[in-house]
Amino acid sequence: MSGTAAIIGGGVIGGGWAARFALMGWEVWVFDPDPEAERKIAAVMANAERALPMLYEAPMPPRGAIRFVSTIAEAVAGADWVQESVPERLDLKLKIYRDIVSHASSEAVIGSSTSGFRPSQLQEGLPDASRIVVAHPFNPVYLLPLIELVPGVKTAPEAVDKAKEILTGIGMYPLHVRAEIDAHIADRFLEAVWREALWLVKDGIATTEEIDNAIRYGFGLRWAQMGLFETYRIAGGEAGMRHFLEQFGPCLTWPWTRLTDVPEFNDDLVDLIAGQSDEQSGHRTIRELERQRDDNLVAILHALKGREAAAGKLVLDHDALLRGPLGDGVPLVTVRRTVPVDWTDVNGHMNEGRYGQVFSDASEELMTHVGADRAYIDAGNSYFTAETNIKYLAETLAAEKFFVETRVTLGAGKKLRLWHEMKREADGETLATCDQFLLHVSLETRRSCPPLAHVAEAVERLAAAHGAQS
Ligand SMILES: NC(=O)C1=CN([C@@H]2O[C@H](COP(=O)(O)OP(=O)(O)OC[C@H]3O[C@@H](n4cnc5c(N)ncnc54)[C@H](O)[C@@H]3O)[C@@H](O)[C@H]2O)C=CC1
Ligand SMILES: C[N+](C)(C)CC(=O)CC(=O)[O-]
Repeated sequence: MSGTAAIIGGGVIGGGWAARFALMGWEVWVFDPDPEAERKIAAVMANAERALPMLYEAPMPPRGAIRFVSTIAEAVAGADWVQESVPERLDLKLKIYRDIVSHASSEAVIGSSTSGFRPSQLQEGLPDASRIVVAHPFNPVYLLPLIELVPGVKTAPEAVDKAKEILTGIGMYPLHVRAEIDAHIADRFLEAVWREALWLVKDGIATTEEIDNAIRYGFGLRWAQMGLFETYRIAGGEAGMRHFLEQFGPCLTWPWTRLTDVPEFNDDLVDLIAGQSDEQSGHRTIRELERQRDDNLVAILHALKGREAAAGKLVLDHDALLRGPLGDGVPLVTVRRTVPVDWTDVNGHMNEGRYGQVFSDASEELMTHVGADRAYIDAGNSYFTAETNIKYLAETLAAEKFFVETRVTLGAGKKLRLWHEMKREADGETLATCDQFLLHVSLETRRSCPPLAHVAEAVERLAAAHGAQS
């Protein structure tokens, strides 16, 4: 499903929204009075265009255009989704909503990126507030799937349903926050951790870098895959959460944290934190840091995807949505994807081991196409690869788009031979070829045997069609 999105405020977050919508095939209209907005969004888009397609094995939809207009009325006209991401000031947001509501379609979902305001605060005094929800994203919006979806008292239930459908359609995970509170759910945590970190720096206990290390070498890794409660359940040993609570519950009354205490926010604190942060990371531009962050997030999400865990499962499901059935062309296009960053090696190009994976993915697609699909395998039949001969013809780099054309060069009885050509999307140059010989096997005896009739017929049909045209 695609449509038209209006982005009101195209800064860090609005830019991320614009990139996600456009890369998922939506037409995007942006309103931002900042004369630099177009340049800044182009920079965010360049990073997003590199990172997001690396998550998926299926091809992304054709990219939608991002256009800039000079009024809110022009931006929201005909939009299916309006996303407000202006600075976190209630007076400004309220003024913007009056303008949005009077020009947007009564069918459009109107989402706010606000980190802290409640949706009912944004709905104050509007003639029709029934389409307004908080849709609070996480930076970078084009990679992180979580959206805190918070309806206000005046939000129509249909608007929430439509919001969920659209957000899921662009690869996000809408977490329906059932009760509206300041700062929703996730920002409550972030504020608590942030406050504690500010104290630790202010009190001279730790530097900004030491605090970052305390997170990234330890509990930050745990949180990405199991969150808080499952992690602590395990920490209770075999007795689980009950023992964990009994052991650590008393600590809640000890003076371990200063969580509810707020450090005085003044120039000294800003100088201290910003100075240490400059020392830690000031030698790198924000765009460089963004690319490093994005590459790491892609690698983490890929690892979780391989394990069908946490946010990786979501990427896997979205992949299935993006992937359509194979056409009947000759040759068959069995793979169309982008080289993920974690596939490259010390030479800065795709590692030779990954070519094996590409051609294995191609043959799995072909197997599904001829009816040797998951159900066929679960019933005890499959193909095993007996031999491959891969030729590496040109370098393949991270973020490059490529596709694989597959021909059946032999399909007789238990023998199946495939010829794969991996080609660069940009110019059609052949990057690698693979001659692959497979044998049909019984998964019970682990020995070769003829395929079931429908698979044998499909393979023979393809062999005849491909042979006739090769
Ligand atoms: N930066 C972050 O980490 C996150 C921010 N948010 C929320 O997103 C919203 C935007 O924050 P950022 O993108 O960080 O701020 P930002 O300062 O990067 O961007 C705000 C943009 O709004 C534009 N703007 C100002 N007045 C405007 C108007 N009248 N009409 C249209 N555009 C206008 C500015 O020119 C600027 O480009 C806030 O509500 C914030 O709480 C949500 C999640 C994370
Ligand atoms: C600092 N912040 C409150 C603006 C953070 C967020 O809203 C979410 C995020 O991306 O961390």
